[in-house]
Amino acid sequence: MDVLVTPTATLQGELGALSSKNYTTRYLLVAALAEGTSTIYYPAHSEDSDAMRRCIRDLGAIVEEDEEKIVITGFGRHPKPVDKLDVGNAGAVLRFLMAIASLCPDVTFINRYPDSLGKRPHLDLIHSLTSMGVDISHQEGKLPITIKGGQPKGGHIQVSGNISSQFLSALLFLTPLLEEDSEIEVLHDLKSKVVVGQTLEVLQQAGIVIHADEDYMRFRVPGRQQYQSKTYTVQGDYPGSAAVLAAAAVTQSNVKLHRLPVHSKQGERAVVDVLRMMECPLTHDNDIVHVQGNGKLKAVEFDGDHATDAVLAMVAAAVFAEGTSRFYNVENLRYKECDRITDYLNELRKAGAKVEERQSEIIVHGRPEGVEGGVEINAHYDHRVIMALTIVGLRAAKPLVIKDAHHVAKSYPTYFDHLKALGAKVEWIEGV
Ligand SMILES: O=C(O)C1=C[C@@H](OP(=O)(O)O)[C@@H](O)[C@H](O)C1
Ligand SMILES: C=C(OP(=O)(O)O)C(=O)O
Repeated sequence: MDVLVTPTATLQGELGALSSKNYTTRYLLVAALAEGTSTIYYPAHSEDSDAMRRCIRDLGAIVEEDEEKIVITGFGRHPKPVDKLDVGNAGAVLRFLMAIASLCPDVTFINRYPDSLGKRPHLDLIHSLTSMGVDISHQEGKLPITIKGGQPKGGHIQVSGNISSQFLSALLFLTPLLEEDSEIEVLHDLKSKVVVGQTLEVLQQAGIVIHADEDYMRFRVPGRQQYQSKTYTVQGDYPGSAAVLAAAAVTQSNVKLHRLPVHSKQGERAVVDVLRMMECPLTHDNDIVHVQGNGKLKAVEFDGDHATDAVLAMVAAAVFAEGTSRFYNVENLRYKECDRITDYLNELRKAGAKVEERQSEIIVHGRPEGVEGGVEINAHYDHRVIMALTIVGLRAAKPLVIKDAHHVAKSYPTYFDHLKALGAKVEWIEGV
């Protein structure tokens, strides 16, 4: 399905933010790793969170749900032997479960998105798990991946952190269950470091003890721990909300988004500070972000690694800012659902934006007068590209068609409903 985005001058209204994808995947996992029954209130409903739910069920968790909660009885350290797991297009779900699958005899992760997740690299995690005695076959570090586990060994474990933090998070979920104590050493750099804070927060809530160095480059993990069953409440999702807030920033708007805690560990919370630096009129109190946009923005320089999943939305806002913006330290955007530097900037250019790429930087020469639009956008299977190009379409001279916009459902199935509720002219149309 495609979406037609027609230029829209004004956005107005109040919405509850969608629930956090990253907390939902983590709570589902720790609930499955506990032996008792846990409850998760307000879980996200998206393709990625559905993927985690489907896989933990396949691995033996009992999952029951109603409108507001999911109740899970976990399998503890004994997942059910299963031949195949289908993680859809979800990177975090794949990496976390690759680690947990090393407790299973023989599992294959299938390759349902050869042009998206199928192109993403997992070799760093494969190396770590192999060093722990797990037998893994793979296609040069890519899907399909078969894991023959059993009894992975703890001890000294090294993992590279310069492609994705998800490899480290995966090991942090697995190692507390091992017989031996572990010491995890992060090699090179650690990208998306803030997300590891969310992993540690959830592990602590699940009763797991981990001793982390302040810079997250070394961890001591006692073995033989048990995940406790608990009740969790999922907070609002900053990465998805960043797109709605950026849409409000580039239009004349009066938009309130609820359920966004001021003191969240989500790095993408920084979107509020970045929009403020761009001189967008907004307030953030009592978990509500209130944007009263006038469409006027100033250029900004920002270390995008602090807010990885909000960079594309911030770049879309910068397309209309006065001056040249620079989002640096973002090389790992190249290893996401698509190459979020080259592929994304190509689509922005088609729409009329003036952008330049460096290996680890996005440079935007703002066009406060607006862009031409009137073109078809390739979504590259990427929900964040779809959300960001929609923002650009709102301020284009002519409508944009976003091809295969249904991939927005990876994290935010109700994105277009939410924008429509605020008055945006966005319509689903049949693809040709
Ligand atoms: O741990 C997680 O849940 C995630 C970590 C980040 O990935 P990287 O560490 O690969 O940047 C983020 O972009 C992704 O959406 C979710
Ligand atoms: C990159 C993302 O997710 P994942 O790595 O889990 O596929 C994302 O949500 O933008």
